[in-house]
Amino acid sequence: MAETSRSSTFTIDPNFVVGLIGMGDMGKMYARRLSAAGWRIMACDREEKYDDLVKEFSGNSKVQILRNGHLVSRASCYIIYSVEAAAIGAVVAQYAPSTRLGAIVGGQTSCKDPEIKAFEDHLPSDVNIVSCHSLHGPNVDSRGQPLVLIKHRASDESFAKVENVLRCLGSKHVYLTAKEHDRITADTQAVTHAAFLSMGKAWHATKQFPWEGARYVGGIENVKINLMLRIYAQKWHVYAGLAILNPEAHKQINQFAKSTTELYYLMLEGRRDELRERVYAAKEKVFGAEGSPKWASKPLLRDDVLDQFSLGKQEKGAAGTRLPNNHLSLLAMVDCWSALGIVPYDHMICSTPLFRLWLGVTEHLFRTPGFLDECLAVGIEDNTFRRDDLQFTIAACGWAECVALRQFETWRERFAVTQRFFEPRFEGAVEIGNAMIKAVLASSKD
Ligand SMILES: NC(=O)C1=CN([C@@H]2O[C@H](COP(=O)(O)OP(=O)(O)OC[C@H]3O[C@@H](n4cnc5c(N)ncnc54)[C@H](OP(=O)(O)O)[C@@H]3O)[C@@H](O)[C@H]2O)C=CC1
Ligand SMILES: O=C(O)C(=O)Cc1ccc(O)cc1
Repeated sequence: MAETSRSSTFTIDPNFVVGLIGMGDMGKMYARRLSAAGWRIMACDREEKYDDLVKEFSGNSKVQILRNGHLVSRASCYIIYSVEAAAIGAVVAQYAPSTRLGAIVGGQTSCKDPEIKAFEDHLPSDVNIVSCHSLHGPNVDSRGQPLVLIKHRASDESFAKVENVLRCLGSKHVYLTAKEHDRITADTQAVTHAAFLSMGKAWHATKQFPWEGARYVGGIENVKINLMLRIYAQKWHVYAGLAILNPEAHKQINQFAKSTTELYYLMLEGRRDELRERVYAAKEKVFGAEGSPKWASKPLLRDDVLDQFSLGKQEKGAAGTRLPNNHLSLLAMVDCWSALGIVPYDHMICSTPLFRLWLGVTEHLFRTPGFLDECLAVGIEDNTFRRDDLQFTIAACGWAECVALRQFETWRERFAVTQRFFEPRFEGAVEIGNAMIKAVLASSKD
């Protein structure tokens, strides 16, 4: 099990300059938070963004914008690359020779395999390598969230300097190797995103805004809808990068598609007993046997908290309650974890808010008395969700194939076309999604 630390004390060294290469969402977030704590920052993005960035940070005396990564690398004691994962090789190759003698270099990309390879290939041997990964988006409060630290090639002194700089984020430090990081985030991030990306595709294919009808009502549906919109409102490269470039993620995403397809066949063909046997076996493997569960005594999520975050007008189903759903996506997730021997609770140490919500709703389905049986019955007897489930299955297989073939361009197109479909609804939806995450994080601290 990885070690963690939550110390929040740090000392500002006025001569220690932190460099940021890539001033997109995450780079800016780091620039703001680190400079607010008192660190001197030198930062750049592509040269054409220089004037805009200078304007944007003109009121912040701690942040100096430079024209390119050579200038940042020459002047900084600790340089963080915060660029697209697919670009890390080329960007590091470009600026690495300008790295200050004895400096520390790290990256913020979501997948460490290509990042570490780029550092090893291009950085001078006197340079220390300490990478990091904030396991949350740029608009989430960093306090209490996991921050992975990877001491890849560094003295204890250099590693301590990095910890001292990043402590101002107030995150929980998690110490991993690059390989451990990629394995865990393949489970917590890549496959979780595959599920939400597939939901979006299915709703797009069936031309529905799910919050407008009476079919997707209630806490679990709110999580599906809000998180799906949250993902499609982001930049495509973040999700493509962590799925395609993470060598550990391909197996998981492929298994998720396989689990979805096989469960869908069982439902379609009315094979009630096989479906029940398979899902209950997966339940036991993932959540433990009756009487010795792996979940905590207190559920991860409270359904009533989630009920408040509906994008629609909370129309009820015909019976005045939520419409029973077979929740194929959640059953497939547990089947996938089971097939791969994954116990999701083991990964909480490296979890994003999105993963905790996803695991929370999954746990809710499997631990609420009668709920799982209701899903299985709906899966066999009820055609209401058949079309949506067909499209969900097709989508899950489509994403898996795209990832397996490392098709960045196809991935981008698949994402962009569905992003355009939902775009008119992003305004407002993202705020509701943020509020939901905040409320859930707050309620889980109680
Ligand atoms: N967004 C998120 O929730 C999280 C993202 N991450 C990771 O952090 C990294 C950055 O993500 P994010 O900030 O969201 O992405 P952004 O696209 O917002 O930022 C990346 C920035 O790097 C710039 N860039 C590309 N090449 C260069 C270069 N040669 N010199 C200087 N700047 C360059 C990009 O410019 P251009 O757009 O013109 O290419 C862009 O402005 C990614 O690897 C991502 O996986 C990690 C945690 C969370
Ligand atoms: O919570 C999630 O999974 C997100 O979607 C935000 C995110 C995206 C990329 C990362 O590397 C870390 C966090």
